Amino acid sequence: QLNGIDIRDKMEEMEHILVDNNGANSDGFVNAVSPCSSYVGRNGPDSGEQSSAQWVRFVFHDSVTANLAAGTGGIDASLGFESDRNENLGLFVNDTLRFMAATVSAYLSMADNIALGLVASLAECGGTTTGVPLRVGRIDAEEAGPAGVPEPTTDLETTLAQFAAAGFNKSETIALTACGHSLGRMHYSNFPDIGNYTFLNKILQSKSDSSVSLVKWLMLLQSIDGGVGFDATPAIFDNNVVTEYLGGTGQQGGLLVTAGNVSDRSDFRLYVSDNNATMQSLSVEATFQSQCNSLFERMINTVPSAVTLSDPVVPMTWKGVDLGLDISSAGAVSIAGFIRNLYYSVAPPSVVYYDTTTSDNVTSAVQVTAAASAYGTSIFGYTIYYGFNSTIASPGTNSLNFEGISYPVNDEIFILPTQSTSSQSSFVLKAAALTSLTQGLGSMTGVLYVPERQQGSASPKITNTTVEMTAYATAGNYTLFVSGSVPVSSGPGSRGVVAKVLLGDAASRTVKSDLFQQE
Ligand code: HEM
Repeated sequence: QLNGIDIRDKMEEMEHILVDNNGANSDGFVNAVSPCSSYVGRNGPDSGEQSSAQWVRFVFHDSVTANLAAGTGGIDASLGFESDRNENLGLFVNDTLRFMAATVSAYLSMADNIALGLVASLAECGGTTTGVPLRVGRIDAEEAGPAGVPEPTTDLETTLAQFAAAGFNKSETIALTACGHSLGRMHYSNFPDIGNYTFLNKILQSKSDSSVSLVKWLMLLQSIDGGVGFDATPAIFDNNVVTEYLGGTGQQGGLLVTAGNVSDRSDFRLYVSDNNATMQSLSVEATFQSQCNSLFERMINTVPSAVTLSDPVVPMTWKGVDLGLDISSAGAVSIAGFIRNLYYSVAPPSVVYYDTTTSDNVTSAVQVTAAASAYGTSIFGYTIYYGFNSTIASPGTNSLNFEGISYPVNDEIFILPTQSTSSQSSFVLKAAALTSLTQGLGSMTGVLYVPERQQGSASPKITNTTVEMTAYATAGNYTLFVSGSVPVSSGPGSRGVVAKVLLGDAASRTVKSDLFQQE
């Protein structure tokens, strides 16, 4: 019960980050890779970095060390503990984790954020928005996993064996590598010896003024700032990497095909290992897209055997957001929040009608929301938010209904979000429970799921903090409880905290501390 988070809440959080891209209620996650060439890391704009490519590469490095037979590894963000390994050279690990730390919560692990990052990248880079089903439920590792990510100098046999252990045969390995190398670059700073840089560097060091500017110009020509694309379109997810390789045009498949040192030609060794049959098949753009989608889907769903993933998260036309209960001093319980409509061609209504139902199947009078008050845009269309707030029959109300969907309501025990407070460093929780539930029980337990910094990884770790809450008043049929001030330690702080309360066998629904009064 302590760790219990509703799978539906997790799915709706994933949906929110996938859909609410700009404007109202946006975390800016998908927007970070719009346009596809964007970079949101710390290294400045001229470093040849591209967040979408970093995110896709992260998926590969986190998942390829999985061992399907043993049921270990996969997308579990263990890469966070492995960033100083040579095989994980580059800024991509910590850039990715630092950006995604903001959306890690008890609802959404870092590993789920990583999977979401791949889907967001495809959507913003000219690939699919719906072709890679996105599931939720991944669990973050708490330590490093085994090494084994193939490198440019890794021999073919070792590379294929590593991919095979993670569930991919030879043809799939070739395809996956071409899919990944459709985006992004080889970075001079990571691999100064691959490519034609060494020669140019020597001239640079010769310090002749006229040659310096010429050479810098040459370096610029072949590398966008700090890197060289695998194909002519590193910020478009397309099969140019395949056609340029097969046709000997553009980047000819990239530096891992053309490297001066034969031992660095890992992509070439792979691509020719079935006489180019797989690469030929990917030369049809539609085949490339559909093959990549299904292989990427398998890659993000490679998880330790203890993990159960949800059904696919799909954009929701209608959705309840930030639902919370409150209570008056006389004991009248009310429900408030927003109803979100996601629309594309069907214009949204001016208001939305809703009702609530009790466990005895008594439906309330029809209620109406306020006029829309907030708007956003999405890769799936437009979002519009309608606020609502109404008193419910209590105790006994168990669902909120609108537009054919229902949300569970628990009016027997609930957090009072607007009476609870949150600051950078501490929380005060308030909650209500039916007085009949409190019989024989002294205090209520508050649980805060707090993302905190952890040793060894830039990814936060969710820590459960429990706190005793004491009764301080009654209100109608209910008893009200309050915690002392609960300190939360350094790190992401008050962002992403999720709370619930427990009383005997009863547990409230969870709420985000974003809804608390901010101090
Ligand atoms: C044998 C297999 C592979 C090898 C040896 C390999 C090696 C490399 C190397 C050396 C880089 C340059 C990194 C840098 O300089 O920052 C790179 C970049 C990249 N790789 Fe791979 N890779 C392989 C397979 C894959 C696969 C399967 C994927 C994805 C499914 C992938 C996705 C990427 C992406 C997106 C980049 C660009 C990163 C950026 O621009 O920051 N790679 N790879």
